Amino acid sequence: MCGILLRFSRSSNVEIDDDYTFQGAKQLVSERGTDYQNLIHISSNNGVSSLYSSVLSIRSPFTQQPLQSELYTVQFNGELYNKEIKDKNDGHWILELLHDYNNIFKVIGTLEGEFAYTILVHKEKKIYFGKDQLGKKSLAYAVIDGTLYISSCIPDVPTRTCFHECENLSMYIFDMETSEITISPFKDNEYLPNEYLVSDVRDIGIYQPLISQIVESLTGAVSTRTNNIHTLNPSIAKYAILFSGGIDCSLLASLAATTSYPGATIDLLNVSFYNPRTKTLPENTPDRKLGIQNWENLCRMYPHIRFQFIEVDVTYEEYMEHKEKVKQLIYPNNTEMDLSIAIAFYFASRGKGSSRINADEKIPYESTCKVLLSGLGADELFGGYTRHERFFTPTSNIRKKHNKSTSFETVDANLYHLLQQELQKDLSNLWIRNLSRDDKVIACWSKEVRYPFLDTHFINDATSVPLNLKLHYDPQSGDITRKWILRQVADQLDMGWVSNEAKRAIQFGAKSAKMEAGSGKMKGTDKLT
Ligand SMILES: Nc1ncnc2c1ncn2[C@@H]1O[C@H](COP(=O)(O)OP(=O)(O)OP(=O)(O)O)[C@@H](O)[C@H]1O
Ligand SMILES: NC(=O)CC[C@H](N)C(=O)O
Repeated sequence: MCGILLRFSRSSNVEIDDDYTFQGAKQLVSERGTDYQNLIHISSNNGVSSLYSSVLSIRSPFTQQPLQSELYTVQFNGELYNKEIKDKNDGHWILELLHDYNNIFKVIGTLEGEFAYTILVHKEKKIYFGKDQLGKKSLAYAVIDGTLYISSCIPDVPTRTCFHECENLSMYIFDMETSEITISPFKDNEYLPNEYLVSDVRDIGIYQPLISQIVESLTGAVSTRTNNIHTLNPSIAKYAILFSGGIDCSLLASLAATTSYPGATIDLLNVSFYNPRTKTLPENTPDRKLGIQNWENLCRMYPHIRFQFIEVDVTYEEYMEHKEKVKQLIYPNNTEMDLSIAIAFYFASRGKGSSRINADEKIPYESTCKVLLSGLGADELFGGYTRHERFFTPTSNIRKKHNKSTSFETVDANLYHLLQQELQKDLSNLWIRNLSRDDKVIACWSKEVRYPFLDTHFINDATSVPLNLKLHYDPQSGDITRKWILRQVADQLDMGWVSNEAKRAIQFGAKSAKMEAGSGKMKGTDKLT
């Protein structure tokens, strides 16, 4: 993951040494890209822009940042999947597009992938910044006493309350002459993509072609995210999968295996906490047990792939030692639930633990993969949460309110409409609820998380899947199945071993929630102190 930090001050001197906001952010931003770091200053009549970039080089050729030409200076964090890029570096390709199109909106609208950026347009004296359509990366900004800061991380300093996380579907434009920021919504510009819309359709007679389409499109999303990673040592895994053993990440592991060359190594990172309150040992958490079980299934199914199951055990002492740092990183997210989820991703992505050899043996191991795949997004796209199911549960208040019938034979269209609205909200809120938070706790180890379920083409397919194939009910038995279509996908891929698995959310599966004595009654929504 690369890191972005930009400061624009109206003063003609470079005054960053005593600027604790800049220095605090610089420290955090440096951790995101340990391959290369660079600070440059660009003076104009209006003041000085100081741009600090840290690079985690994943794509060849290695490309230094900030990227500069006579007309533009660019900072880029992320990965682009546009086919036209071919063997070029994606950051460099942006610079080329800027020169070809001479239109920032058109350039940003062309980019496909997960990214955040700043673009300084020298002649215009403007700084454009923002994120991809879904907001997969973190990027925040603040104007403090007339000085602009744009940063991948919010520093833990008194001025942190001045920072705002950049929203997705918006481009931000800072005018150096007036110090004003204009927020330009994507919907107002012909070149920029619109919000993804969850279709309201239901019913489809024959769904087999749809399953094949989902397999094809998810396979494409996995392979584009794994095939351009350059590593110097081929015997080391190129990428790892954040692996709970649940259906979403097992599907990714399976598709990764089918698209890898024989002998390839793939690390599966499984995190588990020692929870002193419940006295659960890491080896006994639900995610550890499910993880081992389905690692064994994957090894059986793909003997030509070396799946390494990495057990990341977190002691209570380690949890306490790192907790404050995680709280600082995730700001402005500030609930107990944010912490319990983020700290699980934080340790999982560090990848330090032991590699299991067989049922009784393991050896110390630290995964050095720069790229991590996550199954996040499947629940939001296909209705995987209990609250989605609740619309349909006969005893639930929401169902009673909207549909007097308790029989599934007469399920009211209203309930599906409510589901559609909920899924739409889930997709729209991903950037602030999950993505920007998780990006910060994973990137701090100089690692990059990628989300195949959030691939542009895949989302387009997934949002048009009929609602009754996402959350499925059987009128005879009254059974409700969440992520139904994904379970059919698993069956089609001969993964019957995972298609009926009901997985807990990471904080409960890995036991990172309610770690401390007396926290038993705490709610996820409680604010962190
Ligand atoms: N214990 C864990 N260790 C490592 N990674 C995990 C763990 N739990 C979840 N993840 C990762 O985070 C993603 C989203 O987590 P979430 O809690 O939403 O799980 P999920 O939706 O049930 O997914 P899955 O079915 O893949 O477990 C997972 O797909 C997986 O990549
Ligand atoms: N990690 C990053 O954000 C790096 C940007 C670019 N994809 C590269 O590999 O050079």
